[in-house]
Amino acid sequence: MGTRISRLGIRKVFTGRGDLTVEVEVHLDDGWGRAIAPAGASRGKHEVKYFPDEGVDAAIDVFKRWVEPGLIGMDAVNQVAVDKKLEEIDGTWDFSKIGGAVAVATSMANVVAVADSKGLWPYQVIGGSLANVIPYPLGNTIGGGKHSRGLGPDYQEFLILPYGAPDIYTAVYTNMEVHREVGRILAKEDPTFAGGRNDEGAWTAKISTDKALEVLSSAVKEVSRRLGVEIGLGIDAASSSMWNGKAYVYTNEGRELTPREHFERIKSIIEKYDLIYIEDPFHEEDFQSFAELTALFKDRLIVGDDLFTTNPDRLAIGIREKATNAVLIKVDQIGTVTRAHETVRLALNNGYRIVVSHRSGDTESGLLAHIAVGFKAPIIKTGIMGSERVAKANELLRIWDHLSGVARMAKIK
Ligand SMILES: O=C(O)[C@@H](CO)OP(=O)(O)O
Ligand SMILES: [Mg+2]
Repeated sequence: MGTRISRLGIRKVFTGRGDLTVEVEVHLDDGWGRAIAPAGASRGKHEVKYFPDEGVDAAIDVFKRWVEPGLIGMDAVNQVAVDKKLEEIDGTWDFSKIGGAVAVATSMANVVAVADSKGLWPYQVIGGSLANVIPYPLGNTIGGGKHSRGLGPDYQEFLILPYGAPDIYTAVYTNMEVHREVGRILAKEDPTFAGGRNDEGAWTAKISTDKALEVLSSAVKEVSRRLGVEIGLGIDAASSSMWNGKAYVYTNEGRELTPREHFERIKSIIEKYDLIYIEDPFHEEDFQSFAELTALFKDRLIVGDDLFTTNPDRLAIGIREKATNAVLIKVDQIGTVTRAHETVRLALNNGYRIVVSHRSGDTESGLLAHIAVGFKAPIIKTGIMGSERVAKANELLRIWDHLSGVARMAKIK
């Protein structure tokens, strides 16, 4: 059988931020694949555990002792069976024995191996032979919060979505032009700006949230006029990182806001800057405030990241409480492609949009583009500049070409 798992391999490698992570190889009788686990900085409380308590060496040890012998002989084509086997070998819900990094790298490498063996591309293995919708890239232009080590604005990401671009090349190019324009404006307006970029390649500057949004709005206006592409604005507030248990700490502004004041602040920013994308506006246990905001802004994307951590049980609560209308999908948050797919299915069955996302500590891999196309996500969150980010954008361009004339852009509005 060509797709029988014959051998596995694992090694320590690094993310673009220098975090230690693992790369797994899955070898079949006639093909192979490899994948690297990315690493987050603003990690949600409900994510699976990245490494076992004893660290990366313990993860490698457990892999050799249990995962490798457990998977050898299985048919890689049955992704669900492979992923269930990983759960069974681990025996805990959060992969605390083998580590989420080992689980996700193995699960994704299995997809790549099957693609290799069958002469397909990974997006076809995940999404089937009818997958032809290309997601819009959601790009990070200015960074703050944890990603800028507390030195930038208080919200973590100031984002753009070129939803009017007719094709993926124009969409990616538009994001790059806005990023460049933001850099030009910052250099002109802020004497302390030295061209610094953060973990995700977004500009870092000692500016307030409002200033960041003003700069971004002017850059978007200019590029939109020049290229004739409609571009939406967004934020990832990553509010759990600001929450101290009682109040939201705005370090840059040197003050704390009560939950009500923070709510009003988010609301006024959405209105003032006409944001179409709002991720994690509240901390990860506050389903109530999410629901209140979603009811107010039905036509915007209100997105749960730390709130759901790609976990179908958390998403089920969100659906019951009408907490958001979209969910961020990070396969590494939940550990396997199968589990992430369960969350995707639940979301789509309940009219939620999905956004497939990278991590702040990401790698040279373009696999995320395949996952986004395979899951039929209308949006992929990948950053804009820096080779870890461009790797995903370039892979989207390749997939567009691979679909030779039948690719189409997702529908956003
Ligand atoms: O909060 C986020 O959405 C992500 C990616 O942008 O950040 P991190 O990987 O640090 O959790
Ligand atoms: Mg987030």
